[in-house]
Amino acid sequence: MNIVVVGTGYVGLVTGVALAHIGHRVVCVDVDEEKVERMKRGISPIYEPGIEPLMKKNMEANRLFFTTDGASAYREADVIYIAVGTPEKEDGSANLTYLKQAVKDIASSVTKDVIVVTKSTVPVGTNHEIKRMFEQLAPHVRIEVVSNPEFLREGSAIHDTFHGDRIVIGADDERAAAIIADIHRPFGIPIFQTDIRSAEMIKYASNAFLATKISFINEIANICEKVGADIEQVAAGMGMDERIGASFLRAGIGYGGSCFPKDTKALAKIAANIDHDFELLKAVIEVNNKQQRKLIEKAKKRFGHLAGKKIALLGLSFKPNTDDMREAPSLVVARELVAEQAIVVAYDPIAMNKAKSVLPKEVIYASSVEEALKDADAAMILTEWDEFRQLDLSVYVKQMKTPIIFDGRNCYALDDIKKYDIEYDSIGRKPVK
Ligand SMILES: NC(=O)C1=CN([C@@H]2O[C@H](COP(=O)(O)OP(=O)(O)OC[C@H]3O[C@@H](n4cnc5c(N)ncnc54)[C@H](O)[C@@H]3O)[C@@H](O)[C@H]2O)C=CC1
Ligand SMILES: O=C(O)[C@H]1O[C@H](OP(=O)(O)OP(=O)(O)OC[C@H]2O[C@@H](n3ccc(=O)[nH]c3=O)[C@H](O)[C@@H]2O)[C@H](O)[C@@H](O)[C@@H]1O
Repeated sequence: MNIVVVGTGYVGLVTGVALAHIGHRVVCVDVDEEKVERMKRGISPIYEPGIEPLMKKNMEANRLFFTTDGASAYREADVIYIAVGTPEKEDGSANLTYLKQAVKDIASSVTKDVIVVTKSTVPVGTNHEIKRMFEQLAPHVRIEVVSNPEFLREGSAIHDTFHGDRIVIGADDERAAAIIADIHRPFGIPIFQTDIRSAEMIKYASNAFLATKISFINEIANICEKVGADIEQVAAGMGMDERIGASFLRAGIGYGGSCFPKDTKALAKIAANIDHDFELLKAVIEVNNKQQRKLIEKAKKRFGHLAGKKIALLGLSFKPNTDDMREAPSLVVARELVAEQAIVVAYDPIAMNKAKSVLPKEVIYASSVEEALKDADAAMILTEWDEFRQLDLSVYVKQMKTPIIFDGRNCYALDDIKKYDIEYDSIGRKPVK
């Protein structure tokens, strides 16, 4: 079975590597020449724990290849996975330009029957549109279209791919569904087969539900602060109920990343297009927008104004173990701080290079936590990297002008903080003064 993966971002590269690892021959195609050159040398274009050794291993075993020559790859393919980006358009809907280009590229090259599997997150109805495009553009061959949405998380993408909860296969054609199920069977993950539209909806509904859990717990955290309850205790107590589940109840400064923000907006837009006002989801988005500004509010309340205050930003990526800056809360926080004329010194263990191209030019970068904290009036923790969680708390006292921490990710136990002369304000917990 010749498998081709189109697009080698987080999803495409991980999919290609994983499919090669379970024994398939996989060619990964990307239009980005520089990326492909690096991958050919075994260098991953994304920071993702565990990916490079797996990449190299499968390249050495002659199962994994990289190319910009899509046409040749598509000609030989039995199955083609599309994993190109579907970013947000200005109106919140999904931009299908890259996807449609990939469809045109495939249609103009294939010479034999092939199954095209859509991994990219696409609005309901898109796979049927892709099928119609193939019928028009490549009438000489039979192209079956299968929806196979992806549920991996950045930072644990390899683990998620090999230990996912389910593989969703949406297909109209039983034969195509069976082939795709066979390809994935070595993962040993439950396969859920359904129709195409339901598969497309499962992806958006899953992300929207997880985002809802986060906004819900953040609202509870905001109330906890006012009534003197502790969100960590509340979430632990709630999570023990299996119907609720313990995961995705971590209160913080809101969700970011390349998917929750765009997919929640896209689903609200899908609903609006059929005259359904998805009020709940709109509130989830609004709560998240407000939550991302939470530390700024706390700091303004504490200091009165932030002009001239030196603020250390710890953590810039939207979550730990990734260098992805897309929709990271740090973007909102840094912009606001700069607008308030604060002096912003930022540090992130991995995302600093990417951050430099997207954060305001006024931001100063430190090469260590210690350097960022040096003489700072306050620190804001935006990403719960282990480096911060495991930091000896005396470092704050030693380095800062005034050891005041606004922790947007509840990295420390209140009892540990109390052992030091630190002022600490986190999310949904009593401040320590
Ligand atoms: N990033 C994530 O954690 C997840 C993403 N998804 C979805 O998967 C899709 C891909 O997301 P990412 O991997 O983050 O995207 P990405 O933006 O990191 O990568 C997309 C890649 O596709 C390439 N590309 C674009 N047009 C092409 C073409 N015509 N031919 C060949 N290559 C082409 C680009 O050069 C780029 O390398 C999106 O729909 C996203 O919503 C789904 C689950 C998880
Ligand atoms: O469609 C996608 O792209 C992916 O989106 C998310 O994955 P990802 O964005 O990589 O990361 P998550 O671990 O879900 O975190 C997203 C954001 O939510 C925040 N979060 C997460 C969990 C939580 O309890 N609290 C919380 O604030 C994180 O800090 C982060 O900013 C989903 O978890 C994946 O299943 C999905 O495949």
